[in-house]
Parts: sequence; structure tokens; C-alpha cells
Amino acid sequence: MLQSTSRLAIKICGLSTPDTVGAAMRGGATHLGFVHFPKSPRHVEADQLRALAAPVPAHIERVAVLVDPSDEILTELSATQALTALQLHGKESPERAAAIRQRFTIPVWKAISVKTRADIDAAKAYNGAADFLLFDAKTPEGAALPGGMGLRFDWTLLRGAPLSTPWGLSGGLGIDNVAEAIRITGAPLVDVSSGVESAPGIKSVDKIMAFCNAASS
Ligand SMILES: O=C(O)c1ccccc1N[C@@H]1O[C@H](COP(=O)(O)O)[C@@H](O)[C@H]1O
Repeated sequence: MLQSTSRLAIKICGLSTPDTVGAAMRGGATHLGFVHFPKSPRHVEADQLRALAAPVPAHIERVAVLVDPSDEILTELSATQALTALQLHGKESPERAAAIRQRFTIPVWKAISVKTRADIDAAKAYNGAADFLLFDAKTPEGAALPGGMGLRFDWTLLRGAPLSTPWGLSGGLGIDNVAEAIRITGAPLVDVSSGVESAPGIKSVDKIMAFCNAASS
């Protein structure tokens, strides 16, 4: 889970190679994300995830990104013993999030798709059901993926939002805008995927390092 410290937390998401996992760790990422969703260009199988996470020290969180996962998929991932949290990035209800947390005894993050202030207000339904809320941009109806598309939302919508569950910001973050995003929202955690890629699914070591520097500056 996100620790209650003033240090900014950085999540580099969609990692699929040892060299980019290494870059994220060297850059100071506090959280590493692994997408398990076959439609994604960042998809990693459970065995691959286990191998990628093996050299990661315990103080760095390992988060699986999932879209409406079945219990079968969750059981397979749980068996890797490689994860410290599950990020639910589909249409999981508060009841489903709570049930996953209880059955798999692991912190659950819920991605909240945001277009308007009403979307942020509606996130309170997950208070007590999810351990962490990740605000991300709403992708267009019929889009191939529910995230990882480099889309951002109006960050000012988060100003003054009464959030009682720990939270973070994602969606369209990159080297050139992450500092502004932190300034506007006060986000305690920033999450990036496509903003540190050279092509969809291809993470760039240089961009990961630059993002970590920009976020921490
Ligand atoms: O990255 C993916 O392919 C993905 C697939 C399915 C659900 C979520 C996905 N990515 C997550 O989306 C946010 C924002 O990404 P971006 O920085 O805008 O590219 C991030 O949490 C990714 O983990």
C-alpha cells in the first residue's frame, strides 16, 4: 500500500522487460505495474510477471492491472506470490472490489474513469471497498482499452474533492506535464504508462528515468 509519508509515490505501469523494471527501480519508482489483460500491448502472463518481479526488493510495490478479472485469473496471479496490490481497471462494482479484497487478502486499487466532477464524487461508493483510488481519464466508448491510452482529464476537477480513501493520479501523464499535474492536484502518487514509451507497449529506459526525475523535481 501507499505509505503515509510526504514522499511522492511514483508508479511506472505496463512493464514487461527486465531492463525497464531495472530502470524504474533506479529512477526511484515506489510502485511497478504489470498489465494482465490480453488485449493490451503491455500484457504479461503470470509466469512472466513472476520472473519480472523476482528481483524487486520488498519495499517496492508490485501491482497487477486487471480488467474485470474472473476469480480464476485472480487465483492464478495470486499463486505467483509476486504481487502487493491489484488494480481493478474495469467496471468492477464496490461489492466486487470488496469481495476480491476479502477472498484474495490483498489491497485493492480501483481505477476511477473521470470526465466530469460527478465521476470523482461517485468514487465515494468505493470508500471501505477499495484501499486506493486511481483517477484516470475516461476512454471513449468502444475504445480498445480502458486505460493506457495517454488520455488526460481536467486535473482541476480534483481540487477540493473530499477524498477519504488514499488516491493517485494517472492518465496522460508524461515527462513534460507531470510536475504541473502534481502542482494542480497535489497528488500523492503519479502513475504513467504510455508517457514513458517509444511505441505502444515498448517502454523506454531513458523516458522512465526522465519521468522519475521530472516527478521528483
Ligand atoms: O496500459 C494498458 O494497456 C492498460 C490496459 C488496461 C487497463 C489499464 C491500462 N493501463 C493503465 O492506464 C493508466 C493510464 O495510462 P497512461 O499513462 O495514460 O498510458 C495507467 O494506470 C495504466 O496502468
